[in-house]
Amino acid sequence: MGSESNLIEFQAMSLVGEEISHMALDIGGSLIKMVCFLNSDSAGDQSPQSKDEKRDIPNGKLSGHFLRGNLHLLKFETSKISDCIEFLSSKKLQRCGKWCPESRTDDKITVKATGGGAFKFAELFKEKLGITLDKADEMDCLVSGSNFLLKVVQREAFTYMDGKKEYVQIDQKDLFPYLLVNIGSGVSMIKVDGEDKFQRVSGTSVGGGTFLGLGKLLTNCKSFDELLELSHQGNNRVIDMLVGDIYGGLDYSKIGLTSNAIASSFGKAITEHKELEDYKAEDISRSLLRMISNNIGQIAYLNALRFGLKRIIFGGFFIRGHAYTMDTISVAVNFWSKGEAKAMFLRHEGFLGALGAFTSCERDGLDDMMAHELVEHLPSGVNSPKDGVIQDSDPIENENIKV
Ligand SMILES: Nc1ncnc2c1ncn2[C@@H]1O[C@H](COP(=O)(O)OP(=O)(O)O)[C@@H](O)[C@H]1O
Ligand SMILES: CC(C)(COP(=O)(O)O)[C@@H](O)C(=O)NCCC(=O)O
Repeated sequence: MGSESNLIEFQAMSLVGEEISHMALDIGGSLIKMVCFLNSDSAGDQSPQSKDEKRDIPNGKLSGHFLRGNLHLLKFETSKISDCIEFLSSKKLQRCGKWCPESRTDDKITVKATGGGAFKFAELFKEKLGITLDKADEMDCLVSGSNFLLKVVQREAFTYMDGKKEYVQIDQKDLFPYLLVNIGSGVSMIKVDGEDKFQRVSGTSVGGGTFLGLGKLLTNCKSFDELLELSHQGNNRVIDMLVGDIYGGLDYSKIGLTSNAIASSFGKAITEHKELEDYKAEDISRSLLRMISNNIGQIAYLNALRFGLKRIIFGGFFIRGHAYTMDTISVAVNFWSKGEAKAMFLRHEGFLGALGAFTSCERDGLDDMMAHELVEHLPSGVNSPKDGVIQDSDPIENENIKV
């Protein structure tokens, strides 16, 4: 099964010069995600194994070409697609985006790509790099990427609540059905019933792009990371109207709302005594993050209820392993489902589509590179506590979140 390893989101340029032997792209509304296999032979690896070396793999099936190297997960901002083009032009991409010992530089290069950008930027990749984007459906790739990770990476899915992160070992026989909620620029909610059996059952346009877009408009933030960092120090009670603000400090216990539950997100800003500049950016960012996370958690729960699903798995780069975001979503799901449904998160949250596209390249012999062989090269998530979950200093536990 999959080994534990470390996701290191590489600074793309640090890989300049090495040879990409295989890659796939997910070009979304906000971010370009790239999964690329760098053939270590090109990095001067003198080990005796020949490139053609075949390698027995446990099920006795011979793999195609044995790829020796590292699997890299990279991301670029879609608005800065030139960085991605520049990175690729600095690489020697083998024919068909795959490792071909006999390929020549003028060979036609085809790269599997998913996401809306595979359509929008097809001409640009052709013109600038001579690369033909072989389009793969976005939902297909999200689901196959999620199933791939849940199947082969031992510590992929985890729960996160009240500051506690717990990995979940999912029995393969018990994996389906689940609700996959991908929080990207927008949000897709997909009922997954099997390897190739799924239905997009809902979505919402109030997603990661909403947080970033409104956040930029309402604060001076220039980036997602800045906005997220700010939310850390913020206090949403300055802006959110709590039940107690309406009920004179009392609970509304008849309907199960305590006085510090949120009654109305941004409700305090209705006062005419204050302007935007009278509010701190960190408080705005925190209220925004909570409002959007709550909202998504609640819609996800309602769709899980609709189909009797107990497992809700959240992906997409909006989450970024951020404690406050995950806790808010988990509390929302837990509260509305009365503990029946469980929110789970993924370490490789933002790369579902790109990994789905990468592993779909049958023509590159990848179907011979069985999942567990591929996963030996797969870095693990940045979201393990030591690596990158932003520990939330906010006293979440002493504030009931209205969900
Ligand atoms: N470095 C970043 N730059 C921009 N947005 C980011 C970044 N990191 C996380 N995000 C958040 O993730 C969202 C994009 O998530 P992603 O899963 O890549 O969706 P998409 O496929 O629409 O790009 C953004 O809208 C934003 O909320
Ligand atoms: C259109 C999209 C699938 C594109 O995916 P993304 O680039 O946002 O990851 C997604 O933005 C979405 O599902 N938006 C919500 C549309 C709706 O209201 O269902």
